[in-house]
Amino acid sequence: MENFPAIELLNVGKSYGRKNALEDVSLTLSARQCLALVGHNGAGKTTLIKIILGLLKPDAGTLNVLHADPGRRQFNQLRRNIGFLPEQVLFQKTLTGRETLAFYARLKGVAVNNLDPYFERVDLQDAADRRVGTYSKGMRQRLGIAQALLGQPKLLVLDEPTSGLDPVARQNIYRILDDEKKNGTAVLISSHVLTELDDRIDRVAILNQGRLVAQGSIPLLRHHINMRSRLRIRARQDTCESLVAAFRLELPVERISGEEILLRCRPDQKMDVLSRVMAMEEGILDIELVDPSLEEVFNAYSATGPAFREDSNG
Ligand SMILES: Nc1ncnc2c1ncn2[C@@H]1O[C@H](COP(=O)(O)OP(=O)(O)OP(=O)(O)O)[C@@H](O)[C@H]1O
Repeated sequence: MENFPAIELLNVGKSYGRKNALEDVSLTLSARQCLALVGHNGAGKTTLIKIILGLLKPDAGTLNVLHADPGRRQFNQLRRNIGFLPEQVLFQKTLTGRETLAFYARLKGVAVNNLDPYFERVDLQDAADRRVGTYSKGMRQRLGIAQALLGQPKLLVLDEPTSGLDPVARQNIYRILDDEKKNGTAVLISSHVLTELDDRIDRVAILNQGRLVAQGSIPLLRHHINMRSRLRIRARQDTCESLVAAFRLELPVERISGEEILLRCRPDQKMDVLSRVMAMEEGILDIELVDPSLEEVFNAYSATGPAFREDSNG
């Protein structure tokens, strides 16, 4: 299956009165990819999601979502290929989980007589015939995800998908998203929980006050602004002294204790530093390499705002 672009936005803008909610936003998301849309409160994430879903018209720019313009009437037909989980999942409390899912299945033209696999995927099989009013917050969230998965969508748009979920349920959701990706689905996640996204997304788009300040894979964004990785080394005292002497003119070096030092190296120095440290193998007891997290990348781009797109800046 080809990796066609599921979302292509070019120079999209939107204001509410005099408030510029989005300015000049250009964004792409391909099939089989997971993109995280991140930004502070009020950055414009919900506005962008509403525009992608065709619920809000932009004032400027061109849009292509599943090969169509979400603003056109023909897009209504395509909506059944999109699974959407809103930030606030509101269900009718008096209906059972099964009746709820059947309601959404009918809207999407999905057969209602075989909904069990959806309940199983989100671990709600034992609660499918209970009223939603008796569900916990996490169970309602999982029902919301089952609803978004109906009919094998080509595009999944999930606003805070793991909100209210325990660690096991969170892991299950990311497993489901991986399976969906393998089946060709493009996944867009909007989230504030950056710590859990690190190893789970392919690309990130950082919105800051309505502007997209960065877009690309986390390693690429780190590399672009030369963010330093931390190399924590436990070694014999004499080796620690040799390491400090060898690197102190080149890198920030911190002696944490008699047997521990911390080096901070740029992406282009990493391999060279590692091999020089490894050459002292006899005195080295342990090495831990920690790359800057998504949270650190987000903070760096949000603070300085060096606009970066992987296709325009190399
Ligand atoms: N209907 C509206 N009328 C006026 N201003 C609005 C409207 N909706 C959003 N805004 C403003 O547009 C900006 C972007 O809002 P948006 O809801 O898209 O941000 P967000 O990134 O989703 O925020 P959050 O993380 O808090 O959900 C904010 O300044 C918000 O106050």
